[in-house]
Amino acid sequence: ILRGSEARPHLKPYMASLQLDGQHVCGGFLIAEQWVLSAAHCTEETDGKLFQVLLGAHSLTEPEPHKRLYRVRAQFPHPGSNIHNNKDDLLLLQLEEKAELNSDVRVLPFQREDRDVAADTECEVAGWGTIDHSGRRPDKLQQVQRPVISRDVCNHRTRHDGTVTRNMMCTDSRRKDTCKGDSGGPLVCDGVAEGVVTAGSRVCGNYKKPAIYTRIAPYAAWIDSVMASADG
Ligand SMILES: NCc1cccc(Nc2n[nH]c3ncnc(Nc4cccc(O)c4)c23)c1
Repeated sequence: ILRGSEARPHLKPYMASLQLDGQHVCGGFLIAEQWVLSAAHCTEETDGKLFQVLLGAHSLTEPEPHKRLYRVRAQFPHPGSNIHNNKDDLLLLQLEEKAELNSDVRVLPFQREDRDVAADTECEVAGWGTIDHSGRRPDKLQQVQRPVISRDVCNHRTRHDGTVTRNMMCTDSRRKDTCKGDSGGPLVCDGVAEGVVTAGSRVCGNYKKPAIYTRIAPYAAWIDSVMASADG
C-alpha cells in the first residue's frame, strides 16, 4: 500500500497473508471458516508450491495472541484465470482445518448482488504490500481509503483503454494506491468485500493507471460451488 497508514491492530480480522517459506507474497481474506479468497496471479512464481496462510496477524514478525499459520489443503484458481490478462483473477484456498475464529480472526461477508458500486464511493483496501517505489515492505498491516471510479473513466483511452470488463472495478490511484504484495486483498465498501486486488498493469501510485479489482458478486456461484464440492 503506497501512502497509506498503519491499520488499527486486529480491526481487519479477516485479513490473510499468503506466505511461502515464511515470506509474505500476497493478501487474501477469510470468506468461510476453512476458506480464503485471493488472486490467481499470486500463484505465478510459486512453481506449484502451496501457500501457508497467516491469520490473526497485524505484525508479520512479532508474536501476537491469535496469530496462527495454517497449512493449505488445496488451491483452486478460477478456471478462466491466465497469465496473459486479468480475467477471472481469483484463487480459493482450502485450509487444512477450520480456522479458529476469535476477536482477531473473523469471516468477511462478500457482495452477492451483481450491481456496480457507485462512483465516488469511498472504499478501504489493506495489505502488507510494498509501501514505496523502491519496494520497501512493511512489517505491520497498512490500509488506505480510495474512491471508486466509473468503469467508463477507468476504460478511457489514456487509462486502461477498454480492458476493464464488467467483472472488474477501479479505484483512483493518484498517490495513494495498492502495490506489489497487495494482490488478493479485499476492497471493502461499507463493511462488505466488493472486490479482490489484481495487479493489472502493475503500476502503483500513477493516476493514469487506476487500481483494478476483480468484482466478487459475478463469481458468487463459482465460489459456492467450489466450497460445496471440496471435501470436508
Ligand atoms: N496499483 C495496482 C497494483 C496492485 C497490485 C500489485 C501491483 N504491482 C505489482 N504486482 N506485481 C508486481 N511485481 C513487480 N512490480 C510491481 N509493481 C511495482 C513495484 C515497484 C515499483 C512500482 O512503481 C511498481 C508489481 C500494482
